[in-house]
Amino acid sequence: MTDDRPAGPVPPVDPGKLKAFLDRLSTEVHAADDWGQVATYIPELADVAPNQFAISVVLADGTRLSAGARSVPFSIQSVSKVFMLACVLGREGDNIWRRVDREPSGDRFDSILLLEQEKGRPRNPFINAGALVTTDAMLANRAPKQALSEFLGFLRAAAGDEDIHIDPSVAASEARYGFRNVALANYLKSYDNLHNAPELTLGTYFHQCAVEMTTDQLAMAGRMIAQLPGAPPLMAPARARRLGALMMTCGHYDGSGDFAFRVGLPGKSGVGGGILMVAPGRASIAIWSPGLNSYGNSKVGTEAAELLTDFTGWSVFS
Ligand SMILES: NC(=O)CC[C@H](N)C(=O)O
Repeated sequence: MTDDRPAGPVPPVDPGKLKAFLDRLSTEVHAADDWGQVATYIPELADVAPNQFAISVVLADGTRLSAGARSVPFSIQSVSKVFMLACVLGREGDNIWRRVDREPSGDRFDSILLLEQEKGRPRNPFINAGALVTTDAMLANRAPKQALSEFLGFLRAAAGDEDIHIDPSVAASEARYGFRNVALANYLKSYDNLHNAPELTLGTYFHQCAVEMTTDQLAMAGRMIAQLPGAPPLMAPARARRLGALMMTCGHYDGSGDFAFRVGLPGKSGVGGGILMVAPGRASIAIWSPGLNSYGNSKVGTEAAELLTDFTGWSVFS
């Protein structure tokens, strides 16, 4: 921890200095001797080289800054859960909270432990059990294709970019080996907290996780959660604040406390190595580095996030 800024108001960041910092960061992380381990339980992700890095930042005035592999699409995996929840809140509002809670789980993202204890109502929408419930709500007895096309439309509108797609080979790879998610879906169904056939909800979920985006696109899509002035009006400010609160408390699973401690910003990770972070009113940030730490969150990405908030003073606790 190198943060020794004095207390008091944080001055706005100079875009030129921030760009120089991002370039330096991108060069320095490449000297890392431990990039973490890529996820292997989805075979298609096991082939990704761990020593890659990208960071993109969109500022409140619309300035866009990036460094590293900013145009390489990666599998957003669980980062999709934030946007799926946003879609479902738009469709059915607070009704979704009857089916899923809003508390940190303290367990791994794919854990089944609490589900029995809490009678099929998952702790939060960002662990896999909770995300299966939000995906199920989005599906709402429609064909998976229809729900997925609404979801993709939402993401593209949020990013202001039509070039966002699902990688079918990643979805198929997870469908073949996603035995824990199959278990979670069936368990939810046994508590009547899955309203569609488990295989349909699972298929939709695997495809939503297989969306590919670049950090440039993801940072643009995060503008609405960061409540930046130029963001498309897809979500009411009160909802964006609450999404941010959930990202802060639950966005990194059992590593959420550590992420809040080190970085101090709401963030959502995925096993593809992506992290979306928001500095409310200031910036939307996307980072990608595919090697993971022991929590299943990007290792170098988390380190970079920590250095970024040290540099900018963007921690919400500043
Ligand atoms: N943490 C993650 O990104 C998990 C997403 C992955 N598709 C899974 O369900 O296991």
